[in-house]
Amino acid sequence: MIELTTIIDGKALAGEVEAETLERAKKLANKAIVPGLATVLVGENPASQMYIRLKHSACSRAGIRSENVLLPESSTEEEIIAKIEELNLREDINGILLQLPLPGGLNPQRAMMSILPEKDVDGFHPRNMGALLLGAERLVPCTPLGIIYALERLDKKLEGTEVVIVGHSNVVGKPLAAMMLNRNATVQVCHVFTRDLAEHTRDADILVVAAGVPGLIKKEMVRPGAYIFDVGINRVGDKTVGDVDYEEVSQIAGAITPVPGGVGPLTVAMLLRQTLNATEDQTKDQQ
Ligand SMILES: Nc1nc(=O)c2c([nH]1)NC[C@@H]1CN(c3ccc(C(=O)N[C@@H](CCC(=O)O)C(=O)O)cc3)C=[N+]21
Repeated sequence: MIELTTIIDGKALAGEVEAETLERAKKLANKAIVPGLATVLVGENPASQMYIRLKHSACSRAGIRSENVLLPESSTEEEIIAKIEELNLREDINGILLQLPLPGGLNPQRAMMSILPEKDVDGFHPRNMGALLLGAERLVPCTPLGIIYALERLDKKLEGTEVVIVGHSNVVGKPLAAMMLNRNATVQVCHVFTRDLAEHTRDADILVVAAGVPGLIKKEMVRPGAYIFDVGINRVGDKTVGDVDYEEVSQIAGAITPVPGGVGPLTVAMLLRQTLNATEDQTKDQQ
């Protein structure tokens, strides 16, 4: 029997989420409410500039008014926080996103904590992270949410499955591990200090790779039929590749996300969704 590999089309799924978000925004428009997202970009990192552009064009397709606040590279933590506090007070701003990474040496922790938890559409505030860990998910990080969303759309059950996550970052690995535990998966989290990576990855029914190492995951490291989510975005020459050797691994995977066109667009789509969630919550009394 020939088992076919499902290519998880993140772009197509994102298109559907955009349409859904636009519908929700139209409903709010009847009450004269327009969802508003503010992004804060510090400095001139070209990759960050590109991601910010992607987010704003998605907003414009999905009925969300968005603006970018550009702060100079030389900004202090206090200056960033002062700007965020201004945005916290504005009624026309329902979501605030501080683009990471911050330039040289600036610690994002305090700035992220200054975002009102109900406007924290990235889900990075300790209050939202704490709620997530306690199994009471509110606003959650967008990349993990995009992965959960895709699995739901594929009708992949999570309860009792073996999930292996490669990478233990605050933005992907750690929150995704908590979200998978909340859905009763068995979770292993691997990282640079893991002794034998392949020994773990071969267990995975669902393998999520967010390591930033091109071609890290080879065919021999993957269980046939596994669902593979490649979070990596690496520039190799003039090409963008993930952390998974796509050529090899797509031959045996049950499903796999391409790079580009996989997890990236899903991440942006979840930002739209969460901005709508935040807006609806904040305007409950007006509805
Ligand atoms: N506060 C904060 N929130 C974030 O959500 C956040 C962040 N900071 N910092 C950087 C990462 C990265 N990120 C991506 C979003 C979309 C694509 C995306 O749509 N990429 C396209 C194009 C890829 C390409 O060609 O470079 C794709 O994968 O198809 C990628 C990466 C959000 N991030």
